[in-house]
Amino acid sequence: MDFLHYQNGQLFANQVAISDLAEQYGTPLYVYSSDYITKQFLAYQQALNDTNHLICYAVKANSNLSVLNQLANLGAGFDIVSQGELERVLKAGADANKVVFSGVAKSIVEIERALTVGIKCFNVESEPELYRINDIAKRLNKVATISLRINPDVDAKTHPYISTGLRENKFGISYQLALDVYRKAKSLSNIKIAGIDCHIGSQLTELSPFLDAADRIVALVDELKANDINIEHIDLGGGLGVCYNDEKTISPLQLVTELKKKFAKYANVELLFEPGRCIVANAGLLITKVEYTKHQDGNHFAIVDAGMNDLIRPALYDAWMRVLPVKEPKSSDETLIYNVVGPICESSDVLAHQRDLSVQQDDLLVVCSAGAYGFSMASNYNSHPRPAEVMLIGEQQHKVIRQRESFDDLWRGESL
Ligand SMILES: Cc1ncc(COP(=O)(O)O)c(C=O)c1O
Ligand SMILES: N[C@@H](CCCC[NH3+])C(=O)O
Repeated sequence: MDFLHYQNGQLFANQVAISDLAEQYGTPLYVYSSDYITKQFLAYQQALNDTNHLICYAVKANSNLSVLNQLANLGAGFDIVSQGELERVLKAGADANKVVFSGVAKSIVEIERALTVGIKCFNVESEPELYRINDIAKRLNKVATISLRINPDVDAKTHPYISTGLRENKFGISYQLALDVYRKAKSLSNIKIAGIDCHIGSQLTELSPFLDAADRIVALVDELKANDINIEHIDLGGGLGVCYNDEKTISPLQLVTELKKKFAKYANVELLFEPGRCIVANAGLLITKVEYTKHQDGNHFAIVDAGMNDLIRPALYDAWMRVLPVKEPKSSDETLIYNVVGPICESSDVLAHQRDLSVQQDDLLVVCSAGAYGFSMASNYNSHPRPAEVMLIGEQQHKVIRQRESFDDLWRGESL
């Protein structure tokens, strides 16, 4: 995270002291860098400059309205998976005709709304979904533009919980059935076939699964052509991994350059990408305060005020996320091996295992790379209000882009 650095013994994000943000807004607190988000988005966009393309940011990674608005202003399209995400992107100023709709369980109401606002494309994940979309489109006197999300049965070599392109995963239409389902789609009165789609998983750090999936898609596009089904766009999903620890990652430029080669023979076809994590993960951090330290039976705990309710990735996937002290460590500091744990009444509520730290009560810590699947997966478990979110703008400025929830927010809609 190149915008984080120590200066005069304190951690700064750009020229803003982390301790000042914590004091002003309280902890836990999410902080994002708008410059970083722009830089990552432009890295994709510039790599695709010479190609007919649309980058549909995956809203699930970070769905704050300000983040969506910033990306919409940069020309992004959006990949959504629910009506809630659709309403968010519209509220943030997105063009509906730059929105693609993924997800295995699209409801009637969601499909109606997406057709009414005129989204670019439904990424259809099953045959029954295709018929449902056709029926609703007929009733609304509309034509639904679709692509089929193909499950290419490729091992993404990532955590099993975030692998989506294997035949045993619930996502997409089996590669073997694809041609048949395309033929059926072609026969439907209110369906227009526009594209083909695949997304094989998240946090991919190797190029080969992307290339294997691309080869399978190319073979299918050729087969479709032979069957008089012409594809106008190819959506290659998201999934590009980021560096949390010391992973060797692929840059957007590398990925796009290699994939462009695979599809170069389809001169007029538009290429779509659905990146989420790589746009926002390393733009964000979570500030948390040590409430207590606890030393017993040979275990050392730094008990902090952020938990799995605020950031679930370590508990859910055993994900490793860097933890930095806000006070700059000195070589003379005595350290202990700590588990950094949250306030939640679950033993899995651990933000970081076995970290060499020197911490005291009331110290501040920062969890790095928390911009993706951080706040967007946060919950009110144990009735903790969700934290505020702050956006850093340039070197010195920042603004609150979401207030910390109040206790009234906690019981909104409930009655006695
Ligand atoms: C259909 C779809 N597109 C895009 C993404 C974004 O993935 P990532 O955040 O890994 O780029 C996901 C999440 O894995 C997804 O399920
Ligand atoms: N939420 C996951 C990624 C899931 C991607 C959604 N398909 C993570 O934090 O790594």
